Amino acid sequence: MSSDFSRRKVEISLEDVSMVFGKKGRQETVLQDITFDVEQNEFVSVLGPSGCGKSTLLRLMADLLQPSKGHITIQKDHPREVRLRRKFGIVFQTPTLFEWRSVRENIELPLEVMGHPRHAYRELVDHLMDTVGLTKFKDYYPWQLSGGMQQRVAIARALSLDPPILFMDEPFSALDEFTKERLQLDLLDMKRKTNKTIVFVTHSISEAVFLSNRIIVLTANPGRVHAIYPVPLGEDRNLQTRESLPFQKLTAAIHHDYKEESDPSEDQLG
Ligand SMILES: Nc1ncnc2c1ncn2[C@@H]1O[C@H](COP(=O)(O)OP(=O)(O)OP(=O)(O)O)[C@@H](O)[C@H]1O
Repeated sequence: MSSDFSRRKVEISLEDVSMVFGKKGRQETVLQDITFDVEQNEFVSVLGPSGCGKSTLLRLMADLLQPSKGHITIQKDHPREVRLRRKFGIVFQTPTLFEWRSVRENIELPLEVMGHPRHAYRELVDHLMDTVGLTKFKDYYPWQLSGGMQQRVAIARALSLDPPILFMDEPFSALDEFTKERLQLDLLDMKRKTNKTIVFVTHSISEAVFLSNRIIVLTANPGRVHAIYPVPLGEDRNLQTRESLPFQKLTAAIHHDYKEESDPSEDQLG
């Protein structure tokens, strides 16, 4: 990551964002006064314990919820405008695939909805299936795929309109360690090749450190920004990165820092 932040462009900006759920008398402030920016081409993780409001924060950015207070802009516009221009894709924890559509047909869906003729995106979809390693399974249906393969379909679908921004909500948390590691490496590779801006929600410290350029740590009840950590790992990361001193030092520092706030167990904050 360049150290010259002055030349970098702000892609997403949150200013004093709060979120209150419920009706009068039974209100719950889930997020309070959240302020941070995400730079263009940056990989930012939002890390925090279960229930601290990570998904809510991502939903606010993606215009699936409206903040009770504060402002969010993406590319200087309201998230609604950006959503309508299809400038971001979303990947959820559980891949929401259409059971009656094959792998290819699931990935094609956003292109179909946008009214593009099928022949115009055949090659693109071939390329996306290749990118996520599913070419051999293009005619399979979701129920014939493993959880990791289903998540690959969801990622390819989110990439189909080539959005510059990707919002990912704990996309690998339901997967086994081997599949998770593979998909984390693939995600970094895709990020390097496409220069996307990625906001990634997780409750795993090591996952956040391995993937991110910066980590926003939230505390719970209500969710507030506790700390923001730059990740000094450079862009080229591989399986050995986890054994490096900078990786281990930062993982330990976040863990230690967080432990003073709450009392999380092991690596997981949740
Ligand atoms: N639509 C809603 N209406 C009312 N309360 C909600 C709504 N969505 C979320 N909440 C509440 O907001 C709080 C934060 O939920 P959220 O899912 O954002 O947390 P999280 O940090 O992503 O948790 P996890 O890591 O377990 O997924 C929870 O107490 C939840 O019950």
